[in-house]
Amino acid sequence: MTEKIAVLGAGSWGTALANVLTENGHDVRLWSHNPAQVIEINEQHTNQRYLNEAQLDAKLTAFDDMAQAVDGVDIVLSVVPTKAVREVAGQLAKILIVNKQKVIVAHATKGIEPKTYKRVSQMLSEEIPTENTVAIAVLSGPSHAEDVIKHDLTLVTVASSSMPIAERVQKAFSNHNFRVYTNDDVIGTEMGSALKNIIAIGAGALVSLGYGDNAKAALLTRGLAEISRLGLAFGANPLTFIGLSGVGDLIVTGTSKNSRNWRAGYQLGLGKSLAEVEDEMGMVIEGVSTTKAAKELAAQRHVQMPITDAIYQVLYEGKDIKMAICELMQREATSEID
Ligand SMILES: NC(=O)C1=CN([C@@H]2O[C@H](COP(=O)(O)OP(=O)(O)OC[C@H]3O[C@@H](n4cnc5c(N)ncnc54)[C@H](OP(=O)(O)O)[C@@H]3O)[C@@H](O)[C@H]2O)C=CC1
Ligand SMILES: O=C(CO)COP(=O)(O)O
Repeated sequence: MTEKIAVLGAGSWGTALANVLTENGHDVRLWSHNPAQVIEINEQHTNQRYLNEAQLDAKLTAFDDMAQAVDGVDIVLSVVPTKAVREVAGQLAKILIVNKQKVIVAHATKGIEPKTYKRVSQMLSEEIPTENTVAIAVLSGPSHAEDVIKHDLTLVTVASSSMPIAERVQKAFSNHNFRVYTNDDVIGTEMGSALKNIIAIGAGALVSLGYGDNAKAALLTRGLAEISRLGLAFGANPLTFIGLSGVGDLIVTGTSKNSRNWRAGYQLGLGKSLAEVEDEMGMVIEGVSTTKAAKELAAQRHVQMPITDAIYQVLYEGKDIKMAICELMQREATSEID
């Protein structure tokens, strides 16, 4: 079945996902708030700022007018950074209300909103009226845009409380390089994919500081333990954390130079300031604001997250990373399973 789909946000991930959907034969409209980028995508079939020289499917059409992009579509996929979710969803809601249009609202954003501590699906359901929403779905998993655009093998999951909708989105994305699973655990899927970014910052720093493979494995494993603890406190299915949006995404983000969060940690380990790192990246480093949200959420729910606390101190209180590692190693001895 050919779907009509609008993708909101033409950064690296929005463009790569829009390209997968276009290659799958769907009618895809990619919305960007940058008119120059729209011209580049439509005329050169590239998005150089975000995906270098990668050649996009010539059928992928970009729009700078969201109303045109959304007109008549059945699925809207939002792929903007967490900090832009409400603004973009608010714009979408106005259009859907005027059009009396009801759509499947999917998203692929990985973060938690600072201050409200809301997950992305919660923000979307607050901004878009239920009368205009068929259901909400989240696409997540180990999937760097840089690999997907090269058609490297990628496995992801689509979570929704509505299984028929998860299956419809699964079908829209699936092809022989891009395999999609379903899951009904939206909370666990969103929490795993947001919280792994914090651990990835730590993993990048470990490498530039010269620590070895044992340290990396330890960080990812104990990182997963605290991600799962916080997720369980919010009612997530524990099995989600050993799936693609849990350990899968933690592995790719915590070990890959393609990861913006890993690269940020690597630069911090070299002694750069957070401001310098953010400035030089030019792309979103979701783990920075999610660290703040997660630390406060953990305190609220009395969940122990020592690695997140340590990364918070490095990012926001200027603590020396080696000192933070030293303190983590000297915590009171404890049981592995708690
Ligand atoms: N990159 C990846 O491989 C993956 C990313 N993700 C997640 O996807 C989300 C997006 O990441 P990614 O694509 O990497 O981010 P990028 O930084 O590459 O791109 C973000 C895009 O969002 C646009 N944008 C930012 N603010 C607004 C706004 N207020 N209104 C409209 N558009 C806006 C930017 O436009 P402009 O630059 O013109 O301002 C840019 O096109 C993140 O949550 C990330 O964690 C998930 C899986 C893989
Ligand atoms: O979530 C991602 C890959 O699955 C992308 O992570 P980064 O934002 O760190 O690049």
